[in-house]
Amino acid sequence: MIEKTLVLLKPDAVERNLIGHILVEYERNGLSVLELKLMKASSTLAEQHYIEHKGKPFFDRLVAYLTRSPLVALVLEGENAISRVRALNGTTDPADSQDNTIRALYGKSMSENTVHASDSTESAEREREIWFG
Ligand SMILES: Nc1ncnc2c1ncn2[C@@H]1O[C@H](COP(=O)(O)OP(=O)(O)OP(=O)(O)O)[C@@H](O)[C@H]1O
Repeated sequence: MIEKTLVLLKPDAVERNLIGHILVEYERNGLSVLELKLMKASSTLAEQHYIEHKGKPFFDRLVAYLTRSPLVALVLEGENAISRVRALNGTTDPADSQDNTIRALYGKSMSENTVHASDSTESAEREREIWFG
């Protein structure tokens, strides 16, 4: 099934000049960029994005991280894009992530793990609305 998924190259990716290095991983796996923008996220936007984590001990740190400098928001499209992009990204904690996943290659820590991708069709729709309206 052809799907669309919402991806963020988080601030640590942009700060370390990793935009191209990460995009090439998606593109060479047959995923196409449908929309893309560099922007600084507001706290409102970051809180909306991570609303499921509101109230957790790491929530404020998460919002501060996502808003501290520009990030890249994009929509990727391809066959089974949602699960394939999650697999390319790797596990939440880069230390546990399989070799050659984006988080294993570039992730700094559990709190600064460089990329985000939607985890379901519902999340993809919700997140596309948040970032691209
Ligand atoms: N126990 C934790 N301690 C610190 N940060 C955490 C913890 N759990 C999650 N996070 C942070 O919150 C983000 C969202 O957590 P989630 O469980 O949705 O993981 P994910 O789906 O792999 O990540 P993302 O939503 O960013 O793609 C993670 O990317 C991580 O940076």
